[in-house]
Amino acid sequence: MEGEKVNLLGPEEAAVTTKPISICPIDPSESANVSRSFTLSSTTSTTSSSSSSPPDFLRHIQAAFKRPRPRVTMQSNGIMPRRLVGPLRQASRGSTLNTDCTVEAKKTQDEISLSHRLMECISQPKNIGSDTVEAQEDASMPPSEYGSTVDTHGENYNSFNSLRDQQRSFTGQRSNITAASINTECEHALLAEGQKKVHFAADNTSRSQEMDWDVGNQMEAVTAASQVLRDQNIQTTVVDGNGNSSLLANRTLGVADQIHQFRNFLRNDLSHPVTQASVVGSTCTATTLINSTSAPMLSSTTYCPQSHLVSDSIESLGEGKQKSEHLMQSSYPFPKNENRLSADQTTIAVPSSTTETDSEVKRPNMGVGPKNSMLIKGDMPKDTSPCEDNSAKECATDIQSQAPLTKVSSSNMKFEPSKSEKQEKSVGSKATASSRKKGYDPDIFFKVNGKLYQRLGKIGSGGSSEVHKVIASDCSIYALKKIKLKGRDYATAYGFCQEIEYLKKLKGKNNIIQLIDYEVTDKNLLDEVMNGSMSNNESRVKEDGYIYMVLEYGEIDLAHMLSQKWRELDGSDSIIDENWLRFYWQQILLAVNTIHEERIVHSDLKPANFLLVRGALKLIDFGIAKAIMCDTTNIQRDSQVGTLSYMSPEAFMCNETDANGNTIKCGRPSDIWSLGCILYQMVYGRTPFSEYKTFWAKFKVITDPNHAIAYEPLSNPWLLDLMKKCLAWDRNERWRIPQLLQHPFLVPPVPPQLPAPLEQEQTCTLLQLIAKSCEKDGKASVLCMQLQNLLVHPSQISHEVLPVCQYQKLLCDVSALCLQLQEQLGNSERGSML
Ligand SMILES: Nc1ncnc2c1ncn2[C@@H]1O[C@H](COP(=O)(O)OP(=O)(O)OP(=O)(O)O)[C@@H](O)[C@H]1O
Repeated sequence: MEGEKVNLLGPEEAAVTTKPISICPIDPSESANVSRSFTLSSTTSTTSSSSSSPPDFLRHIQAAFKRPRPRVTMQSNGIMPRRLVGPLRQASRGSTLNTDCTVEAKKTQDEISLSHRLMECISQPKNIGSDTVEAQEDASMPPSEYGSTVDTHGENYNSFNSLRDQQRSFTGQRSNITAASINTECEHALLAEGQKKVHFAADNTSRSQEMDWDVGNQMEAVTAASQVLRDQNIQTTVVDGNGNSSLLANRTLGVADQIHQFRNFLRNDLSHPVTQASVVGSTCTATTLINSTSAPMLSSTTYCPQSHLVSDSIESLGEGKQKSEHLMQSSYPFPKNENRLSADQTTIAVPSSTTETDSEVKRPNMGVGPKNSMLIKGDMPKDTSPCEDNSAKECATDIQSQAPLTKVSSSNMKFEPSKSEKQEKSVGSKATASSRKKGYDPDIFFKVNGKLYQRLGKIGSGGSSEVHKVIASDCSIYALKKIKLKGRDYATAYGFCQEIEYLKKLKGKNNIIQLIDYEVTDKNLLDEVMNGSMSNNESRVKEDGYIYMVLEYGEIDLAHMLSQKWRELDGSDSIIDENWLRFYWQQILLAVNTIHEERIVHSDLKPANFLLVRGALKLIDFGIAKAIMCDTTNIQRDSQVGTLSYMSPEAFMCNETDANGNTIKCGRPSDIWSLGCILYQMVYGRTPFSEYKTFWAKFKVITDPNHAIAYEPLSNPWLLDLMKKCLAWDRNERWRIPQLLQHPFLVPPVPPQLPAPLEQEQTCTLLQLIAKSCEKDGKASVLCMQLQNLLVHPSQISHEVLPVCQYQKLLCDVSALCLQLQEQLGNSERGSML
């Protein structure tokens, strides 16, 4: 119930909101009644998981670019990678593949060098030609302090699952192949494609001599590599003609498609290097074969630059999903304290004002670091904290795996495709058809305004959207928010477009998530939003339209940062670090100030809506934001919206009348209340009304002006005061952001500086002048003399001559004298002016 997002409707709307609950009216023009709907079930945030099944061959192309990595234990076990290829002719005999594969043949130096170069160009575009990369791959690299680790074993398992099925038809032929006989990743990829290693190796050998890889040549090289693989596939059809030809023919067709897509992806938008993530991800796929078929005891340390890319691309492989999810469930690093977590993750819709609703708990957003780690771990360490900062891109990985992940015994091997394989193939062929039609595989790529973005994994689902992590052709990582329009009423769709409008308005504001690109496939709808007209608001969108928003990618949200922070403190007496608090509180204030200055009220401020992007917090989710009209300070709402635990009293009572008969409205102070709740949560680890579990309990207590919020004592009284300034029940008493930015908690008062004391010499001169000016007064002269002594030789002052109290008296007399003189000077000056 903590973080439930509600959207309360009037009874008439509520009555029709049984399954899809029509809620959250939005009135962009302040005149039309617009309502947004979403289903209750859709409010449940799904945990991120990879759902795509990218074409196998794409992975293999990518795998082909992996460069070999040092494998310490493997070497010690004598399973040292050896570069083995069979001659082209041997390979083409098909049935003698076993022999081919186990016969050690020398791969030419050119081929090896090509593999290396391909890998370097792809996985280390910025380091091409640099030896430092090799140095980084040293097995002795320490694990990253961020704990973002890459376990190729874990990912291998996932990848292997996907590859195993493909190989079933061929495993009989290659049962003698051992890890020792497989080395270069190109070969692994080929094995995965079904005994194509030898062809490729031979082919590659000749090609590699022609293809001299250089930095500016990546695109061509990738294309050439695709060609190599394509050629090799065609040959495979011939090779495996006895018994497997049709399957392979099919596969070859699919492969041709996938090559086409891959090339398109590269050509379409690029003249850029191929995606780093893809390649590194596939690297791991290739490695799987070593681990799983030969089942060595593997213990190696892999240095992995840009680990988040790596892990996400692995995720994008999509397969082995079940295993990944299992890992996520078993080792998800967020705290057990649901109270804390749920405050931001729970979303509910309250369909009517008469019943209490159950809350649906959103699973934590796993699109950020933690998921990455988990997906690729074979043996999860306890600390799986994500790389929160881009500076942590380079993470070292300590891989420990003590058991073979999967063994494919020859008894399990089948030559005939199973029923499920047939089904997969039929689904696959549909996908292929769709891919052909579109020119790209929609399961892998999103196309926004003609640009392709490769999906790396699902970050999460909002009330109305799904958000994916994607990589663009220039290797930039983005979040892609996809909103399905079909079946929604136009008013709701209009509301979605409004978020785009706000984000466009906030372009260039560095504390707001930036909209990189967007596309509304229903052009009419977009036109209407742009023109501010809405003719269609009663009807529903029939066409298969989508809204795509390409956004800056946020590594982690504040809700998860808080969870982690509190997890660290669990069981210890320490309290949350005040400087940490100041740092992020100030960023929160600045972000909200930005929108308030733009006359936008967010209305759904909560920790989950602040994302960390390159170390700075940015505000997201303007789904229910509203613009303040020029002639007012409030926004117009037809219903209560927000997330329960952060909703202000006036948000609960929106549009009701207060004691004076005025309609209760929401404005910027409503956001300030939400900020107060966030600050409270940052300080105490729970929201102010967390003990009130049901909607009505919350409603009652929050709307009660006499309810006193409980504040546990704090060592810093300013912090307490700050919370109170935000959580004042009367919205007019709440401080505004400019004031909050100057609050003593953020800007501690500095003790007033005394004027710098006069130099000793100056003081003496002054005293002499005073003595001179009152030479007729002997007492005053003596006094000045004594003071001068006191100043110059304090140690020589004899307390016997004058007791301390006398000196003090003297000083008082002197100051009185000074005042007199000051006055006289003033008078004489005025006189002279007259
Ligand atoms: N730019 C981004 N980078 C990383 N993750 C993001 C980004 N935008 C959104 N997300 C994640 O996706 C989830 C859903 O996004 P968002 O809140 O924008 O969708 P929504 O449909 O408006 O959700 P809701 O209505 O439940 O708030 C968020 O919880 C957030 O974790």
